[in-house]
Parts: sequence; structure tokens; C-alpha cells
Amino acid sequence: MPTNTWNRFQQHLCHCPEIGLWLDISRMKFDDEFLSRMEPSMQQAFDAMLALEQGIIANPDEGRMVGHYWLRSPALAPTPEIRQQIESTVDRIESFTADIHTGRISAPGNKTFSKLLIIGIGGSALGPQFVADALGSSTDKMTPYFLDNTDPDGMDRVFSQIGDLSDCLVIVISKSGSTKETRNGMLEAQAAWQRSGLDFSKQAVAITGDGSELDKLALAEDWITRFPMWDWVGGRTSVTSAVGLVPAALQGLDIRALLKGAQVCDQITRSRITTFNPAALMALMWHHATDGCGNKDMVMLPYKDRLLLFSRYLQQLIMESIGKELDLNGKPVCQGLTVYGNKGSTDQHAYVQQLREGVHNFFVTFIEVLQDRQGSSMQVEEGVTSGDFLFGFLYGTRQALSEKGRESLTITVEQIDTATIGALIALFERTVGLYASLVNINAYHQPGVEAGKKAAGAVITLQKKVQAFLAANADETSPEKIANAIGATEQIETVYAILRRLQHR
Ligand SMILES: O=P(O)(O)OC[C@H]1O[C@](O)(CO)[C@@H](O)[C@@H]1O
Repeated sequence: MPTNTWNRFQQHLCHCPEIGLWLDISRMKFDDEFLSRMEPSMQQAFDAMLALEQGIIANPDEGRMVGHYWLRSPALAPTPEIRQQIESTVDRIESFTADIHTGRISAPGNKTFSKLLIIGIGGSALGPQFVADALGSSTDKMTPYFLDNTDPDGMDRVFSQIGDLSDCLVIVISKSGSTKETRNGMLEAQAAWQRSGLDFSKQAVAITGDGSELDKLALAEDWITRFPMWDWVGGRTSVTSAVGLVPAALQGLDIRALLKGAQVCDQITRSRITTFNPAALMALMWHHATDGCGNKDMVMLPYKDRLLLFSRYLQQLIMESIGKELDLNGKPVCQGLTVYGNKGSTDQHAYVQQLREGVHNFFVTFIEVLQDRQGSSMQVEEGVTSGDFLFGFLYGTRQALSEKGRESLTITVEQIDTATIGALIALFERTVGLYASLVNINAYHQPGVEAGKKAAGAVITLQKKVQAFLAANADETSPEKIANAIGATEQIETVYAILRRLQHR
């Protein structure tokens, strides 16, 4: 690292005034030849990205196009039909939202809907949750709640927080329309509505793939309306589709500003001049820090409470995209980039001790927000505010890590508003796509998740066999005897776990 970090900082600073964003890569310890050495691969990544945006089958394992960038630039879509679908869907989201907010579509008893229950998981929840938390305020038109797991107690907690269901609009989100956790959440919600003497279908909206199980159900039960999820939008890149736009619009957020922020960032990250392209620079820094094989983790440290859920959102966007066994040539690579972190300065009182002195298996991405709050701040010391301390802790921690040879990137944004959230989402979507090209993997499928879903199905099937056996042999308690009797000696441990659960029901 050159002795004068100020020169290095100035040399490599990437400032994007159009989105009020700076990217500082100077605390990453790449050598002076790194960028030029990587330039040919970066240009190939730009070629791949251009082809992707032009509509090639960029997800070869599923034979699909990859079109999340078209969601905020419909004119880029490869066919007029796709362009029209995107544009008409955003228009319909806005008119539906107006109908809900004005009461033209009202809740039972002619009430205006004031609460929003979003039922989904993975990309059908994490994006909406991040946006809702980052941009929520006391002036929201509707209060969002989420069922994002098949945990009965978790659902009970949400239902008790919602209270009166009669003015609550339900949005069930599932691209496949068959994800069990989401199906369970929907069934539990329907039961809760029934217990309240309410007609669920009169308060329900579906966002799902055309012709999915959920789509057919919503049609058959005459739900209020349905919005589409297209096969060329992946779950983890769906937040600028109806998945993120419907909840955001109903909450009262400016979805056109969200789309605009993402669109402007897309224009910037289409640049083929690597040093002007913050997504290209971040992808290269990920490659440098992890030797292009995930041998270091990325700690996400936004020094802003509103960005608390960003790392959870990025865990899916990055790890479900990059964490792959095979590369595009079918070669086993076991790729990945592990992401964790919550917020600063809070995390300094949790794990920064290890970051400073412990195992050196990470790099940090700091996020600095220049605007402290709406309005002015009191002084907590002579001439010093709380926000000054937040700033001081960020830069102090960055320096303390640098002194010990621990690397970091710093993203600085002017404020947290809808456009900036759109830009940050677009920045990381593009970085993931470019990085995937650098490491030659398909970022747009998720074969590993299917294995877990199948295994979960097998456990449920085994539980049904155990229950059927116990129905005829109520006194039997031996896991060995029960496993033998139902031909599951190989699953004896699971049989034991099933019996233990049944005893605690
Ligand atoms: O929207 P769906 O089809 O319910 O899927 C939910 C999530 O499950 C996955 O398919 C696997 O984790 C994600 O890619 C997706 O966001």
C-alpha cells in the first residue's frame, strides 16, 4: 500500500453525482497492476452483460432470459410485448394503489385498508422487507407486516401485532406459486380471517407466475386482483418488479423514484470504462479480496439504522447467486461470497473485536450516509452531534482495521431516500452479475435450494408414516422398533426427532 493513502484515495475514488454516490476502494490492497491485469476479463464481463440485457438466454441452466434491468428501462426489453407488460403493470400498480388509498376498493364495512400483510419468503419477502424498513415513516399510508417463515409462533406474533384484520390487505407473493412456507402462511392467514368472520378473498391479492397454483387459486376464489411475476425475473432480483413495487406503493412510497434511482444507476454501471463504473470496481474488489474463490467473507457495515436489513437482502442476492458448485463449463468450483453484518456503530460492540485482531478472513463494505436526519441535531458535546459520532466511529473503525492490514470498501451516499435505495439495489445487482462473469458461473439459478426442498418433503412423508404406525400402535415408544416397522431404519435419527416433536405438541 503506498505510504500516502490520500494519493491512493484520490486516484481510485469513483464519484457518481447523478446518484449522489461515491465508492472508495483505496483501502483494498490491490497492487498497481491489478486493474490493468483484470481489464480483459472485465471487458468480457461487459460483453456478457450487454448480451444479457439484449435478451440472450443468460440463465442457461433454466433456459431463461435475465431481465431485471428491463423493469426500470422497459425500452431495453427484447420484444414490444415484454416492454408493454412491464409498463402496463407499473401503471396498474399505481391505479390499484390509488383505489386502495382512496377507498374505491374498500375493506369490509366500507373501511379504508390501513394495514398490509405480505406473505412470502426469500426474494418474495427480503426485498419488500428491506425497502419497507429503509423508507418507512410515520406518514406511511399503510403499515406493512410480514409472514416470511413457516413458524407457527412467528405467525401468531404477527397476527397479534396486526390485531383487527378487517382493515388489513393481504399480498401473497410467490413466483413459483408453490413454495410450502408461503402456502402455509396463506392457509394460516385464511384460518385467521375465518376465525374473525371475514372473507379472505375480499382482502387478498396475489403476485405470482402466470398459471401457477397460487394464480389459479386467486382466480378461482375471486381475490381482489393478481399481479404477474415473469420467468425472466429471478426471485432475488425481483424487488423492482411487482414483488417490491406493490408493497412499496401501498405503503405510500414513490415507486417511480425507486425505479428512476435504479435506472440511473444502471446507466452508470453500463459504462465500459472500468474506473468510472462502481459495479465493475466492486466486482474487481470482490475478486481481489477473495482470490475469485470466496476465500474471504464480506462484512456489510452500513452506519445507518435504515440500512439494517440490507445485509439480509444481500445475503440472498449475493450468496444465492454466487454460491454455486459448478461453473458454466460444468467444472466443480464450489464458488461463493459469504455476507454478514448488521449496522454500525452497533456492531462495533459485537464482533469488530475479532475483525480488528482475530482471524483475518474478511473484508468490509462500509456504507456512509452524509445526511444525519431530517432537520437539525442537538449537541451531545460542545459543537458535536450524535451523527458526528456515527461518522467518527465509521472512519475510526476503518482506520483501525487498515492499521492491522484489514481491507475495506466505503460506499458513501448523500441520504437515504427512495431513489438512493433504488440505486443501491441496482448497484449490487450489477456487481453480482459482473462478478459472476469474472468467475464464470451462472448467477441466475439456484439448484442447491431444490435439494433442501426435496429433503424437507421426505421428512414430512416419514412423519406421516410414523403417525400412521402410532395410530395403530399407540403404546410403542421405541424409535428403533418404529423405524424398523415402517422400513425407515436408515432414518432412525429423524424418526427419533419426529417422536420427540410429537411428544411436545
Ligand atoms: O417466490 P417463490 O417461488 O415462492 O420462491 C421464494 C424463494 O425461493 C427460492 O426459489 C429459493 O430460495 C428463491 O430464489 C426465491 O426468492
